[in-house]
Amino acid sequence: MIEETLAAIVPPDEAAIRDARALQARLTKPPGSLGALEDLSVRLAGLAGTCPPPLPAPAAVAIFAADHGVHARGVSPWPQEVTAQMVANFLAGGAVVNAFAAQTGATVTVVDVGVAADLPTAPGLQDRKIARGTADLSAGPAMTADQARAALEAGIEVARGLVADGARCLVTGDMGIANTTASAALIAAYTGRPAEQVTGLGTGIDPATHARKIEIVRDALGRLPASAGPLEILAEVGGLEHAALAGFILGGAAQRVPVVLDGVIAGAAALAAAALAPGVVGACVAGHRSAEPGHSAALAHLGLEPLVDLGLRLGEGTGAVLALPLVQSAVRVLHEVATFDSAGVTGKDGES
Ligand SMILES: O=C(O)c1ccc[n+]([C@@H]2O[C@H](COP(=O)([O-])O)[C@@H](O)[C@H]2O)c1
Ligand SMILES: Cc1cc2nc[nH]c2cc1C
Repeated sequence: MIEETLAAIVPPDEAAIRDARALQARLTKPPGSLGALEDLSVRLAGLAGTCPPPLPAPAAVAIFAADHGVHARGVSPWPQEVTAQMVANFLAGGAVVNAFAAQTGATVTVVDVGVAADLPTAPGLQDRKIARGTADLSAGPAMTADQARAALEAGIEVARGLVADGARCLVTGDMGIANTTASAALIAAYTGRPAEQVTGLGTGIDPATHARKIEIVRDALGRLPASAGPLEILAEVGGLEHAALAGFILGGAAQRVPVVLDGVIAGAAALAAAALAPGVVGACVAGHRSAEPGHSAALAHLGLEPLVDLGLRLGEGTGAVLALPLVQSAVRVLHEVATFDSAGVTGKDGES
């Protein structure tokens, strides 16, 4: 399933890109006046292979939840059980992501790929548990290669299922206490940046804990052979939700459906996805820039400019959901705005 998905990721359609650029130039606004939204509309036409591209609605948020063995090293101030407790909160509709999703009309699905605790079955929860959390990445491989592959496949299946159910835009979400440590390690490994540049404060840690977190990330990177391939990196220092998110992003791209990325966890997962299939970036929209330093490093490596920059560092998909109306508006322009010709508006050079 992974190979088939990677093979289905095609380069952007040049004819659709040309058509979208030409259409943007004929719409009743000064050319270029919609800034980054114009570029986004053109990119999404290239992804879909048609101009205008389909409206990216309805949108579906998938929150991949998992726990982390490295939590035992004291890298997060929060107890591990908060992962499972927040899953219950998402399912009850009480988290920030639920409020933001309600504002934009997006659905929320929670996927357990590696929560340590047993979770009761509930509507809106997909049980795809691969392990009860990862092993401690500071002591050895976080996952086996089989676990990483299984998580990738779970993410691909979630993307396929949501699109089969009608979603025309996928939105990444994550929940996993301690997952900013694994994110930092992945970002350092895929971008080549040093641990101290990409390791941040996560949910909020003191300077001594931050120093220890950097050391943990540095040591984990030191364990990685220079020859490590994309999947090996993911298994060694990643989380089950990172692997599933990478599959989810690849699954969206393979179906030519845009994937709006949230913060540092999604950024790390997108690096893994891009290492497996560079063309995946064509389907990725950076929803926002997280306050985590590693996120900016990931976005720079991917060549993506975030739509929203509000200093958020929550996760759950919140920053991506906030950006959703911008993505939808960018495409709606191509569907609904009149041309100078059709509206009888005089163009810049005096022609209508
Ligand atoms: O999305 C982000 O950029 C982001 C930045 C900091 C923290 N988080 C969230 O906080 C949790 C991980 O933080 P930590 O400090 O436990 O590693 C996890 O549930 C993430 O969703 C998310
Ligand atoms: C309360 C809480 C909510 C979260 N949502 C995403 N990560 C989180 C981490 C904590 C601690």
